[in-house]
Amino acid sequence: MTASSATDGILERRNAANPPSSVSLSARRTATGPATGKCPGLGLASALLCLSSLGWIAQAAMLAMGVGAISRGGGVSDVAAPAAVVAAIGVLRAGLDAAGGRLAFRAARRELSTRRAAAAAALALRSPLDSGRPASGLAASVLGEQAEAVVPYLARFRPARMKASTVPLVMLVCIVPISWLAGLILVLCAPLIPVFMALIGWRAKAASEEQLAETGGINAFLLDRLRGLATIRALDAVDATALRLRGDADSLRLRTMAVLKIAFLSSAVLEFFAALGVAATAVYVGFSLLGSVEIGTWEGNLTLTQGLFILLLAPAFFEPLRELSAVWHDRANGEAALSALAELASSHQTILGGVDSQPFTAAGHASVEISGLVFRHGPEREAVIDHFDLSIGPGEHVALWGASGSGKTTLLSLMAGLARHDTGVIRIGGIPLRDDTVDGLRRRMAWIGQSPHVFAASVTRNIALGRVGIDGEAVAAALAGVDLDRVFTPERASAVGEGGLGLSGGEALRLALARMMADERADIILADEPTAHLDAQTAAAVTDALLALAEGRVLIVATHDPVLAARMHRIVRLEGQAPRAAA
Ligand SMILES: Nc1ncnc2c1ncn2[C@@H]1O[C@H](COP(=O)(O)OP(=O)(O)OP(=O)(O)O)[C@@H](O)[C@H]1O
Repeated sequence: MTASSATDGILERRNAANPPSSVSLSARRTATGPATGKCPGLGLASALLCLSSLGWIAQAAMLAMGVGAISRGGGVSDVAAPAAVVAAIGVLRAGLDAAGGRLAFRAARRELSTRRAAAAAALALRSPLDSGRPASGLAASVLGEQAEAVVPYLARFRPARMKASTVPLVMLVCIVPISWLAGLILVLCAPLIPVFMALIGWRAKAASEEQLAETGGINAFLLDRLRGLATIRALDAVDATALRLRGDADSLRLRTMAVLKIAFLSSAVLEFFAALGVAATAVYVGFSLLGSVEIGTWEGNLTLTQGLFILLLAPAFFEPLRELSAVWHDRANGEAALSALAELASSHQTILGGVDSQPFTAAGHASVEISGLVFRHGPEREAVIDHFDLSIGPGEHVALWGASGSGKTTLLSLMAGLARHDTGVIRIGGIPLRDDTVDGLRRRMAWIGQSPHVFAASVTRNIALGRVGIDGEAVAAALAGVDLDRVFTPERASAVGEGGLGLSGGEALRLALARMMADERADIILADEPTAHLDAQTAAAVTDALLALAEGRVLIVATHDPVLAARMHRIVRLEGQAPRAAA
């Protein structure tokens, strides 16, 4: 478990005025659903877009009837009605297209937001003790960047797939009663497109995966080298690094060109077969109208109206297939993004909480009582905490003492509800720590780890953490309380970098203490080795600040520091080894 993640977990949860329990639950429900599940609203959008494409059949029929009437010597009155219908259907189709596209986009964005919220909520519920937690960089990349691929997949690919599976069929149903041969030509040409597209698609998928891997590799390389810029300069490896970067960039360029080549090839294949199908239909219709071909119809030769109708429908027959091919690459990306989101959202080892329960505020004396506590990291693992009992009264300061690996951090995490114990009961202020009580109980807890996370923002924001009611005055008082007011003068107030850049280890720890101090509700302080890795003088300063802060509150410290342990009221041994200073 990392102290910083635990800190984030507790502090973020304490920020929430109303815990988003229902969001978390629905999130988890979506999480376990299939990666390519239903998307409400998309069916209607796809149906509207299909209807718009089918409108062309009616328009083609009207156009063919109009031209047929002219060829038979009809007047303006014979043409006016079909022309009006063509115009009306055109307007209707434009409306359907606009409405369908809009609905599809909205449905896709809504679905993406739901799945993102699901994944984020499930991530927030994952225990810091879960060693299978995804790396934060990966989670951020999936949630922020990769997830965007869901929108084109749902908004473009799904409607295109529905169109491709319905519109050509309906057109065939309209053409075959007029000419079975024209229908046959279209039927023979149409499958060639998906077959060749699939063949090319396999190669394209492999090429784009290689390209993605190369892009990922170059990103990681760049990030790594940027972090180690000083080392690179110190080792005089600037030229070698630049050469390697150039080599990687060249390789990426070649792979990108390979993907582009395949993309061009696939569109050429598609256009070729579509053109072939239309041309073959046109040749047949032409010869049939000339009377040179007398087969292919159910009765007699084709009339001009019939021939024109078939000719107008032929390109539209291939249109949905072309559209589908154009958005084919959205499918792989979209499905990969949905799977990645579903994986993030799938339930693993979780913290307590996230259930629909009445929010409550814990009151009364702060105390911690543990009885018969058992915890193991997995069903097959040995118990880390085995039938453990502990009772800590109001205002008591306790050191958890034990060899490395004896379970001190685990025990603190269990007290904060950051992992689910197997059996036993933990009572905070007499209230059992459960899913429905943990949110209220956590509000009275504060956590400090060995390396608290300090983010790139002003000191004020780093201390207030967005919590309601913590203003500049409270922050200033907290800074003075931990003796940091001399470090953060007004000129340095915004000088904190990511990961505490610009702060010493001791200053970062005192900043974490100031976070606690700023929130007076916290009357149970859980500290995980707060003086680890500090020199004696800094450790003493942190200890003094911690003890001053813990005055009148419950303080539980996991520590290897005999000086800190000696200043506690009591030492609880997780393994029988007394600290020298306390013995
Ligand atoms: N996420 C995890 N998955 C599996 N085992 C774990 C995990 N975290 C800790 N452990 C194991 O649980 C045991 C207790 O670990 P814990 O971190 O609580 O010990 P600790 O007493 O705090 O150690 P230290 O003093 O070194 O910080 C160790 O044997 C450790 O290997």
